[in-house]
Amino acid sequence: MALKTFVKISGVNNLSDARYCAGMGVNQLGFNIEDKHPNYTDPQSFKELSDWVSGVDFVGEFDSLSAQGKVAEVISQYDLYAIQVSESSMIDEACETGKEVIYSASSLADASSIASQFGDKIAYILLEDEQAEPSSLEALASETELVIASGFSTDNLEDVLGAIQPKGIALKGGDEIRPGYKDFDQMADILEALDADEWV
Ligand SMILES: O=C(O)c1ccccc1NCC(=O)[C@H](O)[C@H](O)COP(=O)(O)O
Repeated sequence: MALKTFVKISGVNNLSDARYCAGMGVNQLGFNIEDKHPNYTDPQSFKELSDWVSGVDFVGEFDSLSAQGKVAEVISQYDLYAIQVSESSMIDEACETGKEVIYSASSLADASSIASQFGDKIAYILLEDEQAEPSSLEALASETELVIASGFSTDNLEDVLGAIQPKGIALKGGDEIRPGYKDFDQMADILEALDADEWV
């Protein structure tokens, strides 16, 4: 199945959801790899899950500074395609691993600042900012690789993608369903709405 845009999903913590997402044509699956995080995926669980899923790239996620100074050591236990950080002070360390680096921003201001400082080093900026105006997102997307994690639903997805022209969208899965997405079915509804065969 082909999706109409690039899709990254975080927090998938069981095999059936991971296989469903891969089968739907999701591009990247993210796992939190900070050992104190409530949604932590340990190396053994990651291996068991990733061995059974194909056609998707795996992202190791750091939501805090807890792994600063030991990013290379932590990721050596995982077979990852990319690393996601949400602290600007970890970008250089993450880039030194040679993996693709994603920056997760929680405000438009932060995303714009990272785009101007690190735009050429990172694969994309993932932005979750419910307050951001579509025109501002469109401007940012025109100058950097932007993946939006808010501001869309099954009802407006096609219009939002057309107006902002982002690289793609990000969704939360598993136990981490984001506000407004109460269960897995709602994430699945977005994926089904992105089925390229259904778009005219
Ligand atoms: O990481 C993702 O793939 C993702 C998917 C969908 C929505 C948000 C996503 N990441 C960003 C976040 O999880 C939060 O913005 C981040 O943890 C910061 O949260 P807070 O400190 O509460 O602002």
